[in-house]
Amino acid sequence: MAAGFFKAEMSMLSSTLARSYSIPFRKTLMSFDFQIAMRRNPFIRIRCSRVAAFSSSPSHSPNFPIPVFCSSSGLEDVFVGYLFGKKKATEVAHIVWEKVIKKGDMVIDATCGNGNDTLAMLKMVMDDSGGYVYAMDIQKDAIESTSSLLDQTLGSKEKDCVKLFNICHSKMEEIVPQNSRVRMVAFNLGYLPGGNKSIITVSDTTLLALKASERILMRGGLISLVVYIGHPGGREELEVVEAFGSSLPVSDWVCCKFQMLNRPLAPVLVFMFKRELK
Ligand SMILES: C[S@@+](CC[C@H](N)C(=O)[O-])C[C@H]1O[C@@H](n2cnc3c(N)ncnc32)[C@H](O)[C@@H]1O
Repeated sequence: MAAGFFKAEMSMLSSTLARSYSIPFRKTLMSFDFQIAMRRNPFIRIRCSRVAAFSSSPSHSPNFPIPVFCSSSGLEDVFVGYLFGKKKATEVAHIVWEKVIKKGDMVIDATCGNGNDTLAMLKMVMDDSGGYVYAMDIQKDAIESTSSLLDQTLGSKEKDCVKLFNICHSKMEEIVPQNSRVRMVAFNLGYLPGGNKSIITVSDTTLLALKASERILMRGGLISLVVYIGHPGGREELEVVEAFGSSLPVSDWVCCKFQMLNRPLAPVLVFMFKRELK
């Protein structure tokens, strides 16, 4: 099964996708690579490159390999939009977060930058009983930018639900209260858009931050990464992220990545989900 191409399943996927987007079955537009990292068994890989070439006959099966993507219209729309180049990696990340985060949760934005992700997370966690976002960035400018976005968008009570820290994400355990139940740690790696491009995330501290995330994440929680590979060091950072995800035991973690095949510099999405206890 490892590294096998699921041709039958992919033909179903292609026909489903093509119908949703009114694209002829034989003209699917994008190359796409979906991998689930397994500990011993290298990779189960579903590779979808001109998937419609496999088959043009629409069919459905109850054994469709990725049922979650077909069960909810929001997730399906964004995911399928991503496949056809209409949605960004960050939009996919946000909709996946929505599936994991519950009201009242505590989550961590490990790279708050201009605050867009922080704000998205806050909307997902906040209700009358609380909900907190611990957001951090190594740049003071980024903390100020996030703070200013929150000021423009939120009331003071809502803003109290965001804790901002000007620290390196490798030190996240120093700021999150002990025994917190952290539902998600999200990374949007690289440099601050519109800011100093020489201040970027680097492999060493990203790895330390991933290890810290692994320690503090609750079961049923998610480590989410958007990894940019177009700048120097970006590809090496992706390799570190992939090696970390591949090393997590399959009994406790589900780790996967989404990567465009024919856009080699497009951001790569990585999700590491910590399984609930059975
Ligand atoms: C792509 S931006 C984040 C974008 C942000 N999430 C948003 O919604 O606007 C990456 C951010 O990571 C920050 N960063 C770089 N190294 C870091 C580190 N070691 N710890 C925390 N943040 C870091 C950069 O300063 C930059 O603001």
